[in-house]
This record gives sequence, structure tokens and C-alpha cells, in this order.
Amino acid sequence: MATASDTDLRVFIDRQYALLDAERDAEIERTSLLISNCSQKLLEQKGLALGGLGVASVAVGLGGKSLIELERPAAYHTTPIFPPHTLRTGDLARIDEHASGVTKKSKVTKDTSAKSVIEGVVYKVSNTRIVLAVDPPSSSNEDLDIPDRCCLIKLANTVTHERMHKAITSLESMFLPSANTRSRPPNTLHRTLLGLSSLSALPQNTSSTPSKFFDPSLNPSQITAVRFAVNSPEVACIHGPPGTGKTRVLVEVIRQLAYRTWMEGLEKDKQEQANVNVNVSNEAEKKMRILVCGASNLAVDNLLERLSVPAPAPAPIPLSSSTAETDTGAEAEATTTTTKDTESKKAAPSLPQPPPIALTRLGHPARIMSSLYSRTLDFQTTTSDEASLAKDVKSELEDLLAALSGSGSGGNKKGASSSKADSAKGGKAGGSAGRGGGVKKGVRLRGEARRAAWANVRELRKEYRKREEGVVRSVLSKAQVVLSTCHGAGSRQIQNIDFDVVIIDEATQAMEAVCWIPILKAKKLILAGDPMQLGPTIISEGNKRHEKSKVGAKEGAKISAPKPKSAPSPPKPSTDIPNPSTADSDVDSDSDASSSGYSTDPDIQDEGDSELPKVSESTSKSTAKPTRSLLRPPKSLNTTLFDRLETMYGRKVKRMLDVQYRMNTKIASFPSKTLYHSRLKSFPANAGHVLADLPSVLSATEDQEESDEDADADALGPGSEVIFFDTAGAEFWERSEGDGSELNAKGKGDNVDGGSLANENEAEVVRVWVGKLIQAGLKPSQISIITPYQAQAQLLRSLLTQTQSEADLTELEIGTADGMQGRENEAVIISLVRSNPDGEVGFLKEKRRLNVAMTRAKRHLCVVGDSSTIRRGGGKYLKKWMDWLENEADLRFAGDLV
Ligand SMILES: Nc1ncnc2c1ncn2[C@@H]1O[C@H](COP(=O)(O)OP(=O)(O)OP(=O)(O)O)[C@@H](O)[C@H]1O
Repeated sequence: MATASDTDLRVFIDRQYALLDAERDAEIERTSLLISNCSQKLLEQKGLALGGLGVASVAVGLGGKSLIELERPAAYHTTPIFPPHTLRTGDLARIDEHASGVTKKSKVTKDTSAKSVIEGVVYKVSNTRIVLAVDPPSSSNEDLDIPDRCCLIKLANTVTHERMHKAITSLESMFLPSANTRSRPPNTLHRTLLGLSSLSALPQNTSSTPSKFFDPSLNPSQITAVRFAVNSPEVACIHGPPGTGKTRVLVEVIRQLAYRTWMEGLEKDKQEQANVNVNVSNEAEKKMRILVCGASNLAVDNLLERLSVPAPAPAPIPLSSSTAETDTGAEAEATTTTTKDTESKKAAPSLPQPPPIALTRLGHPARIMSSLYSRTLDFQTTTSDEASLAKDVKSELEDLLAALSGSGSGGNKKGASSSKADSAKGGKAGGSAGRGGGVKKGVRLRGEARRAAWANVRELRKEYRKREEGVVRSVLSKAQVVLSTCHGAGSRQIQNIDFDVVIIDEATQAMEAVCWIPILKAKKLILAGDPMQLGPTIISEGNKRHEKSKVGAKEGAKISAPKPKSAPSPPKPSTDIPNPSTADSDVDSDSDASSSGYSTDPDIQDEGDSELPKVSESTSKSTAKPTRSLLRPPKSLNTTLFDRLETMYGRKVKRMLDVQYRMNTKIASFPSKTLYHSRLKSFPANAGHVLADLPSVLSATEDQEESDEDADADALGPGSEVIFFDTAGAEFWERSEGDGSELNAKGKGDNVDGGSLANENEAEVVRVWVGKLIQAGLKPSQISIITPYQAQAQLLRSLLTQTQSEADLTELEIGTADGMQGRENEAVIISLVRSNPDGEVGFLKEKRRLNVAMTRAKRHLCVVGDSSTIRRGGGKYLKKWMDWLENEADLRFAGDLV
């Protein structure tokens, strides 16, 4: 395959712009339509707003942000407790003046330039208080003028879109600079990711390094993946099917990189018989800086939680676990443990426990697990030695803001701090009128005094920001590992910081553009994910027509006339390009598995259709032999960077983890065979685990045996790991529900009318089966119910919580597949819902969604569905699943149960 040309790059970049614009527009349209068409009263009823609020206090947070605390004043409400609402920490929200009339509509536009607009992030929520963190005004004329009686409205979040757009613009100016753009030159990583340079070979002699591991129980495929990630010169992808320990591998990779100089120091010292500590501190300067990102805050927090546990002393790995790795990227078979290995382990010299890694988590504290607060930049800046420099200014600012909001203490508490801040400002913004001095509690400043006070606030804010920036710089300079979401890596605090390595977890759930935000800061990239599980959440995908028309229109303008800066390169038609990963695949085409391990996004396989941007006339008519370009424009935002790299570089760029620790072998066998080339093995200790082994089930069974009760115990032992309640012929028809406002996480309702779907009879089967499992000794918290449809999830929630009064079912987990990715439970029940005479199966066809649903169970999987509808409407994959369930599962007729 040929390296990419400027024309390829232009098409790729323009395609990214077009798709991102369509996505942003869809998001704004969805939220704005709802908000602008509804009165505040209706928004309150829908839980999208809280009305009749007053300001309880104003404080100062990181970055000089105003923390506006809102409450329900007794003057307007009989109770201070908020009605039900959907405002959560981390949401974007706006303060509007409270509209007393029922009909007044909210004015929600993209234009946020109006003076009175106060927008921010929800920082804290309790039953009676909600805190909004608002950025300091950018213009000096703005007054944070909060209405006496206000309404807080939830908004669409466009910050991520803006950052993604900016990342693509940076790429454009890096690779296709115009006369007016200036940017730093691209590095080898950036060139490799865009197919402008080929992937470098692995260095020689790295097949057995590192040789000491912090996690002693890594399996051979995990060790191979760690070595591959650590030694790859530019980019490495780790493919982790469900339950294979991706996060565990990433933790080891981060430790290997972070402690590299420490370990090298120890080795050197050992040779020189010198003092370890002296050399280690000498090496500190050369420490590798790592940026760890995730597609979601949860993914980042998961990694941070595990990294926060002190690393044990690294130990040599058993010889058996080492795998031969060649520079062509082929993986050699790992052998089983031998006595020789045990001996080698025993003989290994012991190493000390490493010092803690300096970790700093970026991001809004409102969006970070509270148990990890001490790792946040927010906490570290306020508790660092340098923090006192900014504290004085902060308290003065807070007093002043309190005075401005009418909640001033009435006394001048500033004393020494005031004079320090004054001197810092050169006395410019002095004057008691604006400081809150003498302002009585509850009395709001007006007129000239208010203007003067705001001028003072602006000066103090500037000073505070300057001092705080110094503190932030100092904290970050000490952080060896910085953690944030991908889009969080675009924050101001690290805009001038580069990293040796960027690691992205859940990379298959992130759009490519968002990954570029951290990648632009890196020399090397490590991605982890599973392309066979759900991809990024795309709103514009919910309405294909919407997306196509928008993308088409934009591309029409941008792509039909690409303006390459250099001469057009040889023709590289974007049609008729076989997917390299399927071309040599020996796997059933329906399996979506590529030769490189497997999955390829159907979007990639479909590339070459008429939707792709066309190359220019002159290039397509050339007689030169067509060559395939490494760089392919994505068909949709569903094509992730992970997918694209897999298509570009095949097995050379990735390693797959092949031992899963979650599922019983029976449960794992269908996904392994159809989506992972039968390479997914079960960890021996878990391969045969069944519900009957659980202590609570064992003791319940003993009790029942004593009392001679029939508890359907046979349903829980070997042979019943997978049960299929087939509703075919029972006429358990689905029904549509809702008005189209019930959308799943991808913004899809999957119903002809735009609503969601439910199936009462199926829900009844689920209810009865849950009852049997509980009777057999399972705790409700050990059971999860997954259904593709929101309406069915809702129905199940009300059915199960109302009728199963003998057990507390609040801990039963009920959700859609989209919400269950990353979760697991002992028993999982899937309700497929679709049952109709026309064989309509909707998005059950999406195998990645189905894969997530069927791989959450550890010991027991129960499927309830209509095999006849699914066979008729489903593609090859669904038909195969039905065949497999009929042949391999404990097949039962649903009609017998209810
Ligand atoms: N080498 C190992 N030895 C023992 N247990 C392991 C090993 N690797 C992973 N596990 C266990 O397997 C489970 C899954 O691991 P982890 O959460 O790291 O996987 P994951 O790939 O991120 O999962 P998923 O993406 O499916 O949510 C965890 O309980 C983990 O402790």
C-alpha cells in the first residue's frame, strides 16, 4: 500500500470536518429544539430545569471560577427540596431569569454573547442546593448579574465539539499549511497515524523485555501486549475482548514506562555496587512523562483508582510466560509453566518496592469520583506549598462576590490579605465601595458602587489567575502521569505541555477527532479497546437522512474541489479498495473478523461505496496503475482511530488479549467463535463456574433439600449456563410506546414511529425467572437484566419493583446494552423484545450491541426472545446465534413458564 498523498490527506481532513459539523448540529438541534419549544414550566416538568431559585452564596473555585450556589428561597416555595430533575454534576447549564408565565419560552440559541447569559458546569447537587461553576467573564464589561429569581436550565455541551474541530484544524495546519498558518512540524507518530510514513519495525531484542513485572499474575497474552506496547516505536493497539484485563494491562504498561528510569538506575547501581537512592534521584530528570486518557471519566477514574494502589516490587517473570516477538509483529505461542520456571523465579534477585508515581487528574472535580479527589489538580493546587500565594486574593475575591450577590458579611474581614492584594494590583482597584466593606448582609450593591466593585473583581481575578497559574504549573511539573478524558486534554492547563507517551483506554468508544486532542501532544501512542463492542455515541447517526444530507452538502462544498498545496499525486481511487483485513481472512464473512485479529468495523468494510468523497477528475482518469493509499477517509464517526489503524497496518499494529476471566466457557463460546476467531480462552479457574457454586445458592439449596421444596435447582447447575426461553408461536407480540422522546444512548428509538418498544409477555417471563433465581439463593444485586429498548427497561423496572414484594429488588440492575458496557454480573437475563409477524428486528441486527449484552454474564445467561421473528428479520449473525441457542442452550418454551 502506498503512503498517503496530500490529496488523500485533504479528503480525510474535509471528511472529518463534515462529519463533526453534522454531529455538532444534530446535538444542538436536539437540545435546542426541546428547550426553545418548551416553556420553563414544561422544562421543569421534564426535569430539564429548576425554577424559582435564589442565590445562596458565591464562592471562588479553581481558575477563578465563580461557584454560584442556588436554592429554593422560602419566599417562593413551601419546601426547600428540589422537585425531581435531571441536572447532574458535570452538566452544562444556564441561569435565566425566572419566567412567571406558563407560556414564556426559553431563548436558547447558539449565541452566548448576550450580556446576561450565565453559563457554567453543575459542580455539586444536593436535595436543596445546586452549585454552578461559572468561568470568569472574558470581557471586562461583563457583570455577573444574577437575577433575584432565576431558573437553571440544562444545555447542550458543545465544548467537546469545539476542541475536536480545533484538533483537526491543527492537523490541517501541520500537514497542509497555507501562507497564513504556522504550526509546529509533525512528528513521526503523527505521520504514521495518517499513513504518511510506514509503521517502524519493533527494535531488535525486545522480545523478552521488560523482564520484570509489577503484576505477577499477568497471562502470556497480557505479557506480550505489555512488551509490545512498551517497545513499539510509535503506536501500539491492545485489543481486549470482554473481561480480558485491558485495564490491568494498561496499569502494567504505565508502571513499566513510569519506572523505567528507576529500574534502569537499580540495574546500574547493582553493577556499580553504588547507593541506589543517589542514582535514582539523578535519574529523576529523565523520567518519562505520560498522559493517560480515556473516552469517559469513568474509564480514567478506573485507571487512576488502580494506579493509586502502591505498586509492588517488580519480579522477574517465569520463562514460560515470555513470548518470542519478532520485528514483523508475529506472536509466538506461549508455553505452560514448568518446574524450570518456578526455579528461575525462586532464584531471581529481589528488588525494592518502587516509590509512588506522582499522579495528577485533570478535569472538573464535579465529574471525578469523590474518592479520587486528592489526586485532582484542584486539590493539589489548593494544598500545595505554593497555594498560599493565591489564597489571600481568593478570600478577598470571595468577600467581594458575596457582597455583590447581597450576601456580604457586613464587616471588612480582609485586613492583611486586602493590603497584600492591593499591593499586588498596585493599588489600582482599591476603594472600599467595591470590596463589600460596609455592605450589610442581604443588601445588594447598586449603581456606581456596583460597577466599581465589579472592576475590582476583574482586577482581583486577573491577579488570582496569574498566581494560580504559577501554582498549577508547579504542580503539573511534578506530575509524572497526568490523567484526563481525551477532550480534557485540550484544557488550558496543559496546553503547553508535551508528553513522551499518550495512552487512551476505551479507544474504540472514542471518535477519532477526540483522540487527536491528546495525540497532538505526544511522541508515542498506545490505544486499548475492543472494536467488537459498542463504538462512540453518535447523535447524527440516529437520523441517517439528517447526517447524509448534511455531510453531503458540506462535502459538496468542500471536497469536490480539493485544493492540494502540492501537485496531485498518482491516482488512489477511494472506490474498489478491498479491506486488507478481510482479504486474507479465513473467517466466515459474517463474523466481522479480520486476519489481524478480528474485528473490522462494518463501516470500514463498506468503504468504497458512493458515499465516499470522490477524488478529482484529473486523478481518477489517470492511466497509472491504481495503488491503495494507507489513509482512507472514514465513512462515519463510527470508524474509530483503532479501526483505521487496524485496517492500515493489520496485525503489525496490535496484540490481542486472549484469556477472559469473566464468563463460563459455554457463555463465552459463541462470541469467541463468531467475533474473535475462536481465540478467546477462558481462565481455567472460571471456565466451569456456575450459579450453584455461589455460597448463597449452595446454602439455599441445602435448606430447600431439607424442606423438600422444589426450587428449580436443576436450572442453576451444569448444563444450564445458557437458557433460551423461546417465545416463537406464543404470540407474545411487541408493542410500541412513547412519542419518540425515548431515545437510547445513541439517540435512536428504533421504532417506525420514533418511539420505543416493549413486550409485556416477555417481561412477565423475565419476572418469573428472576423470582426463580432469587428463590434459588441469588441476591438481587447478582442479577442484571439487559434489553435493547428503553421502554422495555422501564416496563421491567415497574413490573419487578411492584410485584416482587418478598425480596428487595432495588439492587437488581436493569438497563440497555448501551448502558451496560464495561459491567458484569453473576446472572444476566436478556429480553430481546422483537416479536412481530413481519420479521422486523431493528437494531438487534447490530452485532456489537448484542455482543455487549451476551458477554456481561459470569455464570448464567438467560435469553428471552422470539426465534421465529429473529430468524426472519436478522442477518447471518442473528441466524447463527439462534442456531447456536437452539443447539447449545437449555431450550425452553416460554409459554410453559407464564
Ligand atoms: N492476569 C489476571 N489474573 C487474574 N485475574 C485477572 C487477570 N487479568 C484480568 N483479570 C480479572 O479480569 C477482570 C477483568 O479485568 P479488567 O477490568 O482489567 O478487564 P477489561 O478488559 O478492562 O474488562 P471489560 O472491558 O470487559 O470491562 C477483573 O476482575 C480482573 O481482575
